[in-house]
Amino acid sequence: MTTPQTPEKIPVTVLTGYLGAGKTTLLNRILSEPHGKKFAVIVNEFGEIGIDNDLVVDADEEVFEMNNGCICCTVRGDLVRIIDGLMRRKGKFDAIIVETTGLADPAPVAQTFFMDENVGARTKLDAVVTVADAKWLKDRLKDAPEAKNQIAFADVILVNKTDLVAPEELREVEARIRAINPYATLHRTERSKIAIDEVLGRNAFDLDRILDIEPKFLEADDHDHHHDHHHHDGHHHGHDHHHHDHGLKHYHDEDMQSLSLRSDKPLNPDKFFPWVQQLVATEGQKILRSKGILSFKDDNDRFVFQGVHMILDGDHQRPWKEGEERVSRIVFIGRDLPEDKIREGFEACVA
Ligand SMILES: Nc1nc2c(ncn2[C@@H]2O[C@H](COP(=O)(O)OP(=O)(O)OP(=O)(O)O)[C@@H](O)[C@H]2O)c(=O)[nH]1
Repeated sequence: MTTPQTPEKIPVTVLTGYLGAGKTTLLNRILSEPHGKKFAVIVNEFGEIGIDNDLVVDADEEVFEMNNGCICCTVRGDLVRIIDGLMRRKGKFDAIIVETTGLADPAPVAQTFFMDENVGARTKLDAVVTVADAKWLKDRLKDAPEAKNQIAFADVILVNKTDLVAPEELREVEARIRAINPYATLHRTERSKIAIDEVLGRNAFDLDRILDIEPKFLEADDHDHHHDHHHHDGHHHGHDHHHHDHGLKHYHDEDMQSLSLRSDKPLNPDKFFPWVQQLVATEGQKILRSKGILSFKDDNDRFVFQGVHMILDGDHQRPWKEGEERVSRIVFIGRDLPEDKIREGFEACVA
């Protein structure tokens, strides 16, 4: 007779970091390595149209999207359900990676692995890995409380985009990080390049330390937030959280909004690039993040376009698949977005 064994808990890595810091770049790096493991990947994004999951490399991994809200509040239930479903599968996973939106507060996400009985019994939080943008973090620490929380909660921090800052600036940003979180392991990276075992299988999440920062971490959150979504043209992340004396404090940027646009007609690259360059050059302070999957006229490949403030990046990704709808989708995330101007400009890029 065999004695029933306690099944080994599956490690979960929570990947966080502010908008555009390099989370997807890191995720793609992990998935592209010959790791010989079976990962389940859960991606949550801010904005109405699913773009992030399309940016994750076509690996063998299964990718679960949670696009119907922010992972730290509305879809926490979804996270529980997805993990529950995963655990019921026959072919088990070696690890789970959760990529949160850049606007998520990692605390409630991490909390899920302790608060939910089912999830907690079968998974363990391995580490919170935060990707920090060496160029923009300083500014975000001033105006985005989420950015600070992401640093505070981290077990491992990648100080990414070292190519964009001078050594002096890099030391300064590291000092800022250290002041918020002296415990995390820091790595300097370019394009999130790091050895996989520096981020996965760390066994680093330290509950005691988290309880120091957030004594109420393990207390039930009654989740009685009043979600006051203002639906203008774009989607505002305007949650009117009414906090109670107990439970986690929950930060949200009330002014953050996203504007999603799409076009069924192919775009003219000679119109699109000058337009978007001009747009971020003039509105780059408001537009924190932009990304899109574009279909250009007479072009058989999907074009992936990305921006963080005024820094743009883009490349052909892969050929459009047989039968795949060739639509262009683009999303802008920011504050005070000049919606009409963006919308009209985009429409004028049609070939
Ligand atoms: N110059 C430079 N660009 C980088 C580096 N790492 C990532 N990027 C670029 O920064 C942009 C954002 O990278 P992502 O990996 O998509 O960032 P993210 O954190 O997943 O973004 P969100 O999911 O929108 O929050 C992309 O255009 C990347 O190519 C880096 O080290 N240096």
